[in-house]
Amino acid sequence: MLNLSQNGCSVWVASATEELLTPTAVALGKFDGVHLGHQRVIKPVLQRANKQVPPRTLDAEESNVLELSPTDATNHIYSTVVTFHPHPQEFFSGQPRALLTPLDEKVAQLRSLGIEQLVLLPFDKELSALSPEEFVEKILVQKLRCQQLSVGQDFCFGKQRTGTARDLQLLAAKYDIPVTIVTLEKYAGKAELPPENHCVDFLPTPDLPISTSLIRQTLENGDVKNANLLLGRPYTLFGLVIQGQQLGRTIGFPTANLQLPKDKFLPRFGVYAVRVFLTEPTAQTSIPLLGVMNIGNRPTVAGINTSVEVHLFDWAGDLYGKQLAVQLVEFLRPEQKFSSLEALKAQIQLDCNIAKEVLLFP
Ligand SMILES: Cc1cc2nc3c(=O)[nH]c(=O)nc-3n(C[C@H](O)[C@H](O)[C@H](O)COP(=O)(O)O)c2cc1C
Ligand SMILES: Nc1ncnc2c1ncn2[C@@H]1O[C@H](COP(=O)(O)OP(=O)(O)O)[C@@H](O)[C@H]1O
Repeated sequence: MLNLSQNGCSVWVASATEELLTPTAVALGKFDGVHLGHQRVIKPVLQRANKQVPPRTLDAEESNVLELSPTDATNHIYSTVVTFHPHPQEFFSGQPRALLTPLDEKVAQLRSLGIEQLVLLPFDKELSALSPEEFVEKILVQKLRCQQLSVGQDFCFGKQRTGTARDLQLLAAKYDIPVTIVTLEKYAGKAELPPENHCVDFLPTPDLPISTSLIRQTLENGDVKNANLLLGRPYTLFGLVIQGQQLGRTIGFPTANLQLPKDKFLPRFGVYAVRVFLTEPTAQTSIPLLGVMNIGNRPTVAGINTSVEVHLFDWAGDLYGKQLAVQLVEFLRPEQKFSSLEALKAQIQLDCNIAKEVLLFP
C-alpha cells in the first residue's frame, strides 16, 4: 500500500496545511511550466471549488459528537493539483531533469491561480505499477476523495501509460466522478519574429499545441518572445544573490550573481535584456528595475562554472543575500570570448545601450 501521509514523506502537500484536504476537485498532470495549456486544465477545478461554501472548522466537541474530521463538516471541495514527483521522465531515465518551474515556483504559480492544494505523488516503482483501475480506486477515490477531475486530451496514466483520458472518464464514472477532458490549446498564431541578428531553428506555428517541450525548444533557441507568449507570462529566473569573482566592479559593471534552484531549466547561453524585481519580503519592488543578464561560462575570464549574472542600470547598493526575480525580455547575443577585459567592457556597454532601447521602447 502506498504511504500517502505527509510524515512518511511519500506525499507532500505543498500548502499551509499538514494533511491532505479532502474532498477534492483534481487537475491531474505534470504541469511543468504551468503554461497557458495547463491553465485551461486547471480552470474547471477552480470553478467547481469556487461554487462550494468556504470551509468551517468544527470545535472539539462537535468533532467528537459527529465523529467527523474537520473537513467533513463542510461541503467545501478543495481545488487540488495532483502531480508526480520526481518527474516520471527522471524516474525512468535515472537522469535529473531540468524544469521550467522547479517545485517552489510551481507552488507559487498554482497559488496565484487560486489552487488550494498541490499533492505530489511519489513516482516510484509502486506507483508506476498501478493499473489504471487501481490508480483511480486507490489514489483518486480512497485517498483524495475526488469529486471532479480535469485532464488534458493527451493525458496517459497507469502502468506503462496504458490509460487514456477517455479510460479515466469511463473508470471515474463508476464512482460518479465527472471528468473534463480539455482539448489542447493551440499556439494563438501571434508568432513574434526574432531580431534580425539571431536565427532560430524554427518558429512555433498556429497548428502546434502549446506544450512544455515546445517552450523548452523556444528557450533553447533564445526565442524568448515566443516562449513568453506560450507561457502566458515572462520566463523568470528566481535566485539568491551570491558572491562572484568581484571583477565586475573593476570594469564598471557590477553584476549580481544568482544561485538558482539546481533543477531550473536554463535558456540559451548569452546576453538578455531583463526586468528585475527584488523579492525580499521587506523590500519587494513593484516597479521593475531594468538591466542586462549574461548566462554562460565567461570564457574571457576563464570562468569554470556556468554563471547567471545581472547588471542593473542606474542602480547602486548591496544585493548580496537578496532574492531576485529576473524576467527575460529579449535575447541580445551569444556569449563570446574577448581578447581583453577592455574589449569585454566595450561590448557590455553596447549591450546596455541595446537593452535599454528594447526595454524602454518595445
Ligand atoms: C551584459 C553582460 C555581457 C557579458 N558578456 C560576456 C561575454 O560575452 N563573454 C564573457 O566571457 N563574459 C561575459 N560577461 C561576464 C563577465 O565576464 C563578468 O560579468 C565579469 O567577469 C564579472 O564577473 P563577477 O561578477 O564574477 O565579478 C558578461 C556580463 C554581462 C553583465
Ligand atoms: N548596478 C548593479 N547591478 C548589480 N549589482 C550591483 C549593482 N551595484 C552594486 N551591486 C552590488 O555589487 C555586487 C556585484 O559586484 P561584482 O564586483 O560583480 O561582485 P561579484 O563578483 O561578487 O558579483 C552585487 O552582488 C551587488 O551587491
